[in-house]
Amino acid sequence: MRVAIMGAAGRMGKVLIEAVDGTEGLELGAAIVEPGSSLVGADAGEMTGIGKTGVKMVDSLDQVRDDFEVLIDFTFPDLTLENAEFCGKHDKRMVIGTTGMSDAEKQQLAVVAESVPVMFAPNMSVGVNVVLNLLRTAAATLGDDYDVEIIEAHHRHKKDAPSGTALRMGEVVADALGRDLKECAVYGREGFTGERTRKEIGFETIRAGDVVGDHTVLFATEGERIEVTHKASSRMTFAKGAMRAALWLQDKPAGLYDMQDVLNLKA
Ligand SMILES: NC(=O)C1=CN([C@@H]2O[C@H](COP(=O)(O)OP(=O)(O)OC[C@H]3O[C@@H](n4cnc5c(N)ncnc54)[C@H](OP(=O)(O)O)[C@@H]3O)[C@@H](O)[C@H]2O)C=CC1
Ligand SMILES: O=C(O)C1=N[C@H](C(=O)O)C[C@H](O)C1
Repeated sequence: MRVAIMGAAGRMGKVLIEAVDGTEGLELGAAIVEPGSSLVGADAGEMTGIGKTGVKMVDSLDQVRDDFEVLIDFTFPDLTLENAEFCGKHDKRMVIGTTGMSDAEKQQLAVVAESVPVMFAPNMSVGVNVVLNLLRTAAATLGDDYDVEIIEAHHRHKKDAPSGTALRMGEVVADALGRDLKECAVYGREGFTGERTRKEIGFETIRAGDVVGDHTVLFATEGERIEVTHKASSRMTFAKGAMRAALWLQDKPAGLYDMQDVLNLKA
């Protein structure tokens, strides 16, 4: 199956090109960079250091319309939605890793997924997806006696906060506790905040240096605390998940899927 990589020169884009190269059953069909980029016309493989692939980078999806079956998009919300419209119209599958989407934007994606298969997940590592299941069990068992705080750290270039993964962790925990995250989330604290309310779920964000992605969910009560931590040390872990998702989507009907579907982790 031929893959197109959107945002090919980005942090994830480069690693995704490398991952396609090492995945049986997938081949690089196209690589798209920002309009006007000096990389247009250059070989995608040479840019990433894996050697010549014969795929020249372009700056518009329309130019490579016939060169791929699945688009992998790890960019930013506006662009991902624009690309999703394109994929819906031209019958292309999509693997989406972009985070920071609003509810309205996610709704737009769901509409596109009525006509083509779309896999959309804030974190494609196997580890994080296993952790989501551990969190569901932990929260359901510990119940309301334990305060929940979610702490995440990422590199200095990250634009959205809290991370998509932290928000998904919050949703899973809130759901297991019978709460609505929209009503109980508290984002950062400053000044005279008063005591913590029992049912709030707190989010703390760290942005520094080259941290690939750390997430900790803290469950604390009087007398003990539990910390569930995942640390990504290489972007290849996310890229490998994206490859798995692209292959998995191959024979799926139209619909909106997530990484838990791909990994068969849904209860
Ligand atoms: N789901 C998951 O497992 C993971 C998700 N992510 C998410 O992926 C997204 C991207 O992260 P990251 O790779 O670090 O970000 P980057 O900013 O490094 O990558 C985005 C790339 O898109 C390029 N770009 C901008 N406009 C266009 C355009 N019109 N057409 C094509 N390309 C364009 C940018 O170019 P320029 O820099 O020149 O503007 C940049 O190279 C984020 O939302 C992040 O949270 C990240 C890791 C894992
Ligand atoms: O921007 C990143 O880098 C990452 N973003 C994702 C998120 O927002 O959860 C996943 C990963 O932690 C890396």
